[in-house]
Amino acid sequence: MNAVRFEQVTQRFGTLTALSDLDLELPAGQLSALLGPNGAGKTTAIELMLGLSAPVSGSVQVLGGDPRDAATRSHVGAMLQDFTAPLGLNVRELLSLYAALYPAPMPVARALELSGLGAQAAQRASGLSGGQKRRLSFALAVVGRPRLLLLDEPTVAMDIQSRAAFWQGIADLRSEGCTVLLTTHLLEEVDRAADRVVVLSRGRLVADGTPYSVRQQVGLSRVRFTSSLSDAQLRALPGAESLELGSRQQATFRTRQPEVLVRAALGAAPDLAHLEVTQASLEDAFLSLTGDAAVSA
Ligand SMILES: Nc1ncnc2c1ncn2[C@@H]1O[C@H](COP(=O)(O)OP(=O)(O)OP(=O)(O)O)[C@@H](O)[C@H]1O
Repeated sequence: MNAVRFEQVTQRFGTLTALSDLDLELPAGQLSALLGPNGAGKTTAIELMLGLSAPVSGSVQVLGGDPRDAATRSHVGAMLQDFTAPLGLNVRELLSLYAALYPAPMPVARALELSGLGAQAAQRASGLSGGQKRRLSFALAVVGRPRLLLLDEPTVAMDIQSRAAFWQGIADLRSEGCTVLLTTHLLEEVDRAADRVVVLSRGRLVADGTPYSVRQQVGLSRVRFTSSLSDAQLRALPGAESLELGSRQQATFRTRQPEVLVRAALGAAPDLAHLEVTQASLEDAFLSLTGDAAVSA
């Protein structure tokens, strides 16, 4: 079963087309990452899934129903970018209040544990630090025991410990069958944790698959070596799509023709050393897909 289904969805704000004929299916039980540069349409897609807006054309289904129906919404949890903790209530009180809105919530203690906020349970929500507020927003998103969890840039402002606690919480929820969709600009986390990557650019789908298959689809390799070649000589090597110059004469290329580049580099630089050829990272693939790759120093 699909947890989310978009068919030919278009969304506009005035003359701006934020999503254009988007077809998207997110199978239940998976952790999917919705990626794209600023303004690609990620938040717009999440708002449609939450029933906060309706598309100009096309249809959006969530958990087999209309996202605007209360019955559907009671099974969806969300952590959005703008969260303001209400004044007055402490963390436990706020979670209890939210839990009461759902038909089958989890115990508040469990939400505190999943979000790593146990030590702050009696603290006023409005007095939490930025990272703790993100954790609280996560706890509020999960306390209703959602079948679908939508997280818009959940790890922004989280420190390393908070992030580790967050990913552990996600793993626990997934083992209980929760479907998760998140947006993030931290692609290393996605590469590690996501079953599925959906890349949007200017409101259109440009890639969809496992992190590995998206990297394969782009077909970029990363070639790195040290040598005494000058900047100009490095830039003149054939097949390079981008070049980064590091310290100690280290050059890192992205290329679709690693053999061509390496052969030319070996011919030009007898002192070439520390040669590494690897599949490019998800971030490299993302930059290539969204048109931001450039030969840069
Ligand atoms: N309520 C709105 N009114 C007018 N334009 C909007 C509105 N919401 C979004 N947009 C525009 O729609 C486009 C898509 O925005 P959206 O917030 O979905 O992007 P995003 O991928 O989430 O970006 P970011 O990574 O910056 O959060 C942008 O050009 C944005 O300016």
